[in-house]
Amino acid sequence: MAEEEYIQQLRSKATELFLREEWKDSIDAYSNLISHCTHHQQQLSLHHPDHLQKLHKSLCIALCNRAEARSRLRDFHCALQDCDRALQIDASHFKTLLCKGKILLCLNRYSMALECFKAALLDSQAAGNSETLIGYVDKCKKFEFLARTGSLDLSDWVSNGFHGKPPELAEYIGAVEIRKSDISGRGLFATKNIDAGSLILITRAIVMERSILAGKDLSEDAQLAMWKNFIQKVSEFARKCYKTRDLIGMLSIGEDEEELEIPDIDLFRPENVGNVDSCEMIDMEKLLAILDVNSLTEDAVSANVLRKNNDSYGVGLWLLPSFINHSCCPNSRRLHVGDYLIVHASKDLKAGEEITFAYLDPLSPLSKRREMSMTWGIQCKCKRCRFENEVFTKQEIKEIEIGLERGMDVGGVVYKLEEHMKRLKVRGKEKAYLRASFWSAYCEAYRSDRSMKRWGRRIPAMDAVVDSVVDVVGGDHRLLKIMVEELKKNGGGGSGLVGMEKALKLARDVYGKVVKKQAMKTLVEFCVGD
Ligand SMILES: C[S@@+](CC[C@H](N)C(=O)[O-])C[C@H]1O[C@@H](n2cnc3c(N)ncnc32)[C@H](O)[C@@H]1O
Repeated sequence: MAEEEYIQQLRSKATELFLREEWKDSIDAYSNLISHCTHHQQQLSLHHPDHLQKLHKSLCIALCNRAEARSRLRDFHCALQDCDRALQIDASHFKTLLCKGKILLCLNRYSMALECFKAALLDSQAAGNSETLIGYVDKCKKFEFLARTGSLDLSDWVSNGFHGKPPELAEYIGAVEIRKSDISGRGLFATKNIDAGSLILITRAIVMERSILAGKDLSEDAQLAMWKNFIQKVSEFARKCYKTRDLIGMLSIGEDEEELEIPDIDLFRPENVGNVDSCEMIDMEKLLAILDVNSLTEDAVSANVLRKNNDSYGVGLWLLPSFINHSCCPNSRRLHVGDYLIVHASKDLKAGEEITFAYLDPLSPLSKRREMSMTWGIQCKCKRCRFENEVFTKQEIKEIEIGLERGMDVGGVVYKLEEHMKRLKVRGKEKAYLRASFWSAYCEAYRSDRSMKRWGRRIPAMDAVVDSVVDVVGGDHRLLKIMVEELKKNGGGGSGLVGMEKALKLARDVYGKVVKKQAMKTLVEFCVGD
């Protein structure tokens, strides 16, 4: 009986810590209780069936509570093991089914989570919790559908002015695979034709860290603190979750990419449980290199952040998007919604085509792009960079760049560039490359009444330039912004309607087909006011 009293003491201590939400200490206390219960269970003979039953009940509750505490600390793997042990004792234990369902939901394993919630609904305790349980069942069904079909609709949230917390999303992997890339190492490729605006991926960050912006920029100290926390969180999560650790370990450190293994896309699906026997840790040096190469910040040029007050700034690690290479003629963009990253095609993609992002501003000249690519440790050799490399040695183009730097009249710069292109017989896509590179001059000229008065008749119309630049960089919010500003300047009217349709099509390339037409209009307003 002394043992039973001792077990009772352990139980009280563990419960107290659990109720105080001191997760780490409660895990230790429950571990102590569980090992005593297990040991005592072996000593109790069948002659004490009542005691044995009581002990089983205690063990089941202890395992369930330890699972809950572990899941609060994101140790999902061990938490699931606890749930399974508890369910072996009592297959219909209500609290354990609820806990397991919530963990599976966090791991985006929607169908398995649904099974748990459905089983919990059959228990007598469900009566007092039916609203919560039905909520979970509906959520699982909704997420399972989204993960299968990719039919994402953020219209309500957008139309309501992004009120409240961002909507929770499900993970989705579209028609893509990882293959050897001609750009560098591995890349993400379309396996089917994908229309501009269509969804490619929705992934939740492994870890995301945000910092509140005091002014427009983040101070160096705040940035440092944010990165420090971010690294610590990733390292902790990788230590706890073997699947995540294995997947992070497959990411590039930016060197010897040609030697890297090409992982199967299925490894990244939430249902994949990974290699349970994996015990290989990632050393800190490698982890830092991986984070350096693959972390993404919300303020990148090819990213849109959907939030009302942009008063914070975040950095995160998303696994599959880490296989997307850079191009100065990108064909995809990313949208940040909470901790989720939504990747969509910003141009029509053909089956077999590599999916690319712009790591750096594609609406900038070659010299700037080269400078920025140094920070990424890449040397871009895309068609556009190769062409511009040749043309920028030509004196006339050099003079334009210098003129622009020295504050020459922007309308004059555009006129000169267009004239040089005529003379040098630069046409089609190549003309569009240069227009994209000198976009800042075009944009400023179109916005300035003075410039347009002087040069308006001698430079190409804004519509034509925007069309050709879109052809190079895909949907870009700055192109959308100037297009809508022009529409507003000219008032509505007949051609205004055609213009608005065109702007909405471009908005789809910029934001993806994530909202209905009415909500897209809100997004367009949001872009113009930004
Ligand atoms: C986020 S990873 C992209 C996937 C990577 N290629 C892989 O095999 O895992 C970024 C790294 O890819 C390489 N990379 C991406 N875009 C590139 C480009 N346009 N030119 C050269 N290297 C590039 C660089 O090594 C960069 O550090």
